[in-house]
Amino acid sequence: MPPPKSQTTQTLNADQQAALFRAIADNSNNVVGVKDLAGRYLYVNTKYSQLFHLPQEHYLGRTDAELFPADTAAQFRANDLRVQHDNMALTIEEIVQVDGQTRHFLSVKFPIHDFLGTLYATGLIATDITARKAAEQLLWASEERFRLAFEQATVGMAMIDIGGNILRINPHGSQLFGYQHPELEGRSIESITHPQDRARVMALIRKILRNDLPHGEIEKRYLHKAGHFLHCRVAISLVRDPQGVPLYFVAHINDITETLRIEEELLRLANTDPLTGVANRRPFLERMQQELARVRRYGTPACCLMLDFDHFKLINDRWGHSSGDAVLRYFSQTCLQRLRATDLLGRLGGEEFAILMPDTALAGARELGEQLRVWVAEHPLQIGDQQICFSISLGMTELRADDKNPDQVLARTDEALYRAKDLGRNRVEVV
Ligand SMILES: Nc1nc2c(ncn2[C@@H]2O[C@H](COP(=O)(O)OP(=O)(O)OP(=O)(O)O)[C@@H](O)[C@H]2O)c(=O)[nH]1
Repeated sequence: MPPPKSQTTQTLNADQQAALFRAIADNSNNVVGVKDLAGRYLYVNTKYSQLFHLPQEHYLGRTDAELFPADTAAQFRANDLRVQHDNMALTIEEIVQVDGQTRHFLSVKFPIHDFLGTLYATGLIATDITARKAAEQLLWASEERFRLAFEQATVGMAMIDIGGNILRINPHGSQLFGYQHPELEGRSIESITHPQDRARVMALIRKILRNDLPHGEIEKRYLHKAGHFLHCRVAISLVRDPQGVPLYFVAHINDITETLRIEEELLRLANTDPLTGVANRRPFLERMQQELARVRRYGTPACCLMLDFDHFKLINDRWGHSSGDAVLRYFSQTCLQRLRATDLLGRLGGEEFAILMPDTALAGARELGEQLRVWVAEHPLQIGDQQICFSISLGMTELRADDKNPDQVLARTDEALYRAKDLGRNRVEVV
């Protein structure tokens, strides 16, 4: 025996069914309406009547052309006729002016048939999607702004997933690393990072992921496709979803290789005597300061030697200033060849030089001074067929733990040097 039919469907009469339909339609948030084939309204729900501030009865028997501006009515009618013609439901976006504002509706229009299957009306269920469209528009605009900024940026930009793979890279970034765009997408960022920088980068990434830092900046080296490394300054930010779940990183990459090279060059120039290429006074005193600290801390010996050309004025007067310059350069090159890598030759000014000798006791320093003095005296500078003979006087001292600063050491070497000059020049004296 078949199960009994539900009580409700069994007993609903036509009036009850009509009331049921109205109850559902009037409580819907959607706009609902029914029109006959000529386009006259047979029914509108509460939402429909409220939308245009007209009572439900006002619509009945009227067409869209009688109710709405011509272009709105024409749009509605055309869509209704399509439904009638195709005899099937149509989902379409319709644009309507409501209270002077443009509203977007997602309309489902469908054919309605009588018991014999004859089409006699079209129905409408429309959802107001204006707010959603506006949100989509805003999102599109912001995505478009980001896309343009990303694509056209004159710094390298990359979106990197949480696993460290490049999701997207901009054309400038590809070019920076020597790749065709977008060849690098899908590659891991680790594969183009200098091995010695990986741990530092990971430490920063972990801090950002733990929320210890909102974003971070780091200097690191990237591997260029051609095999060399680029020094870059990278700003890294983490994009999270509204719940705070990390989505991906955005990295701004600035190539600072050239900047670092220029900085290094400027530093080198600032520390170098332009005539001879040896250290000038400033780095010499800085090194002496460091050596004094070592002497105080470890008690290792170190010596300072100061030397001055004898009667250099006569060399200039006799051979000319440029020959004097040549003597200073000749001496510097010779001296550099004879010193250990740890020794430092500096030009303190004029024709006065100094040598700092770490890990050297006075006896060793004296020996080196003597060798230099003898070598200089025995090796005149040859310019064409002219021989420029010259000699040097040297004063030296040991760095002492109680020396307060390099000036104190220099004062003693100066004293020794003047003694060497006083005692006849071309000799080494110790204080
Ligand atoms: N060619 C050249 N000469 C320099 C340079 N710097 C200093 N001098 C010269 O070195 C000479 C130093 O002269 P003085 O200080 O009188 O000493 P000196 O003639 O070497 O005599 P003593 O030091 O007493 O042996 C001066 O004539 C300076 O012009 C330089 O860069 N190039």
